[in-house]
Amino acid sequence: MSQNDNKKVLIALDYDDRQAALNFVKQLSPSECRLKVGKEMFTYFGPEFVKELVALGFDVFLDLKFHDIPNTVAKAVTAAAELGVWMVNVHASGGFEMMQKAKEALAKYGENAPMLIAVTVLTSMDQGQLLRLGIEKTPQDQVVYLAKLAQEAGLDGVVCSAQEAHLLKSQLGDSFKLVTPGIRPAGSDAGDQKRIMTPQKAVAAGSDYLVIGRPITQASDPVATLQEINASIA
Ligand SMILES: O=C(O)c1cc(=O)[nH]c(=O)n1[C@@H]1O[C@H](COP(=O)(O)O)[C@@H](O)[C@H]1O
Repeated sequence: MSQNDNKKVLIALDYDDRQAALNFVKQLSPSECRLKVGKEMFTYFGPEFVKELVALGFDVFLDLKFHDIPNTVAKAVTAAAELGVWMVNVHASGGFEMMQKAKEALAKYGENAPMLIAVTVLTSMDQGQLLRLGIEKTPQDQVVYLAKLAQEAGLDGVVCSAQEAHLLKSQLGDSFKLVTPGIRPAGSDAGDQKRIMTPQKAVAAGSDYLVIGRPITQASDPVATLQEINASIA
């Protein structure tokens, strides 16, 4: 499985049309990006779609953000490993034992195990939304808190916003991977994202992987947009 860290862009394939997604993917090379399949495409098109992308040679991040009892999540990440995905995620708020059991379940796959990362605070959340959940910490403090829990549970990294990347790298070390959605090239629409950053600033802050969806997939020329972003962070 490729670990080429020069491929920082993970394209969020959030399409409701399988053929439209595949038409786009067929213009891409596995040497220039990785692909993320999330809840929308997985719910429409299932594991067969994921296997198809893996068979085309792409590293696939299966973004289903598992959050359930430890036994169920351990079995779900095992099912992800069976699909041959490169990365899979859980919600850190599912708890320490859930994360630990998920990591243990992947041990049998050795070096072929997918990277296991934990979502901290969604990039669509801000202080006001955390307060409405009864969480009085700042988003940054809550991200650091959950990231430390994920690291202690043995996970490979976290999903966070690039705004927290510098702090997390300084507190958790360089090898703990930071996957950052909420990436918005200058001038692009934030949409529902709250904690955003440009690709260049995200990489400078310490992001290992940039999850980018709409700024690429809804661009008038998605392939050219990917290439521009790759050039800007090279
Ligand atoms: O786990 C994720 O990938 C994720 C976590 C998070 O905190 N925020 C977030 O936006 N995502 C995903 O990243 C993608 C971002 O897409 P765009 O906002 O279109 O760039 C979507 O597929 C989200 O589901």
